Amino acid sequence: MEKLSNFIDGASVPPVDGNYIDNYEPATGMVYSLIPNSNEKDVNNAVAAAKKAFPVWSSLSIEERGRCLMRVADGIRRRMDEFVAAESRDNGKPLSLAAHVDIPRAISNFEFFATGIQHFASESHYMEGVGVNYTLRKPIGIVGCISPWNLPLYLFSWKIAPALAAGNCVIAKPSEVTPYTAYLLSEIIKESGMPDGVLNILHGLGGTVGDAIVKHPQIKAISFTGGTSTGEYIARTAAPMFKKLSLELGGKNPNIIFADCDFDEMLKVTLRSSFANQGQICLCGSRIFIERPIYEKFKAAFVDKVSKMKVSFPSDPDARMGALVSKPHLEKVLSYVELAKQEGGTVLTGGEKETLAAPYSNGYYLRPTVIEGLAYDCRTNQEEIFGPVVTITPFDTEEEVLMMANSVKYGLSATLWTSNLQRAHRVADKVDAGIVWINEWLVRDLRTPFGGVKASGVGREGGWEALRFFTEPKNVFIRY
Ligand SMILES: NC(=O)C1=CN([C@@H]2O[C@H](COP(=O)(O)OP(=O)(O)OC[C@H]3O[C@@H](n4cnc5c(N)ncnc54)[C@H](O)[C@@H]3O)[C@@H](O)[C@H]2O)C=CC1
Ligand SMILES: O=C(O)/C=C/C=C(\O)C(=O)O
Repeated sequence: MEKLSNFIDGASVPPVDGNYIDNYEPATGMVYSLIPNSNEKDVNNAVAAAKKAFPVWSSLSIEERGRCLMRVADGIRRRMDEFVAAESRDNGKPLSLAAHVDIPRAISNFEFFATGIQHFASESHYMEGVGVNYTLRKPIGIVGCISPWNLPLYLFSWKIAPALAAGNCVIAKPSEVTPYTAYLLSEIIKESGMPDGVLNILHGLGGTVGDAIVKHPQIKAISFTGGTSTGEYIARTAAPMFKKLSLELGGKNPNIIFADCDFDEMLKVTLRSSFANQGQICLCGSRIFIERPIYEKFKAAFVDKVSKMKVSFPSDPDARMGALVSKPHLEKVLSYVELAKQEGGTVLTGGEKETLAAPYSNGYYLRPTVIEGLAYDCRTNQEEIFGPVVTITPFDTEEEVLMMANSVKYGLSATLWTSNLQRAHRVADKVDAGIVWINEWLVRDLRTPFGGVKASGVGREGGWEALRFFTEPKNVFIRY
């Protein structure tokens, strides 16, 4: 069986202690490769390599660093089909999604920050008759990037590209559930001519190698995307060490539909915002609130379309949904369907596993699920499920829907559907969210601040926000 390697100091290396863990293919439920079960010894080696590389990488010009990242983007593009197949196999997502979303976005992340760094300017503040302050923005040194399994290379590159562009050396850990495209990336990095030790990729469990990255005293900043409880743990561990932290955590996002919306467009996009990537995107709108005059119309049309969505193996070109990422995750999502029933909800469609023919009969497939009849404050409507499960709830007034939308501990994104411009602005202003889409969902502009409020995270990614996070400002004053 194939054994993946770590990538340290420009070389593919086995884990120091020689231990491996299984990597499952969600479409079949079979183990198909082994990944290093790395620990703090591997982290120490990676940090030593990064320390050696930092003076080299940070003293390159921004043009040279940018060219290197462009070569990484080109390298992924040249092996597009291989990356697409690997992402789909590792995660269970439809091949078409990996081909149209995940891998193109990973390429864009490298290209965006390769060029973005050339336009990144620092501030100066003039004091009339006194002098001037100017701010240097220096790379931090060695930083840690820890990413989740739902959008594997997309989110891995979303962190490492700005960290590298800003001149840092990186210790990066992809999710142990979806390690493969980060492993392929190490081959591209080698070919790109990036100096050895600048980017080090370690595989393994969050509680061991992830924890060792968070605790390592020479890793000065941590950029993390994943579950809120993991984020909480990382914050508790890293804060007393005065590390810079960027935490992009969970969501329980409201999708608020007013009666005056463009119904057909809303319905089409709501299918996507509910079930794209099997509902495993932190931005999915899992709580759908519908203004009462169109509640029954929406319910009939939505349930009809959802019940016809094809759940199939990832390489089926007609698959609208693939497999969930893992057996424990499938079980977690199913347990929420049971909870919803206990809480008085009615499953309108879905709620059960989809069993496919061999060789996919042990894959982790779940029918897209729509539930109604739940109180806005029950656990099903308050906790992140992170799967293809949405609830629908009617509302009568703007105040009522805002109260329900803002009742959760999360505040990542919100989607609003209305043709009333004033209302759109008013609700966007009042909803607890770091990102609001009006009459759309998941339109991404990589320059914009990305992140959430409340338990959805700390800090923002994207554009200048990411470059500010990955640099340390130093203000210098000169007297006239
Ligand atoms: N972007 C998001 O909003 C995501 C949310 N989730 C939520 O979190 C739940 C749990 O999913 P998991 O895969 O367990 O997410 P997780 O938060 O455990 O994993 C995310 C990353 O953090 C690492 N990690 C885990 N524990 C760590 C630790 N103590 N120190 C350092 N790194 C650590 C993991 O290895 C992985 O690379 C999901 O069911 C979902 O609700 C999961 C993934 C992404
Ligand atoms: O940057 C994006 O476009 C999407 C990010 C999504 C996540 O961070 C997530 O699902 O965890």
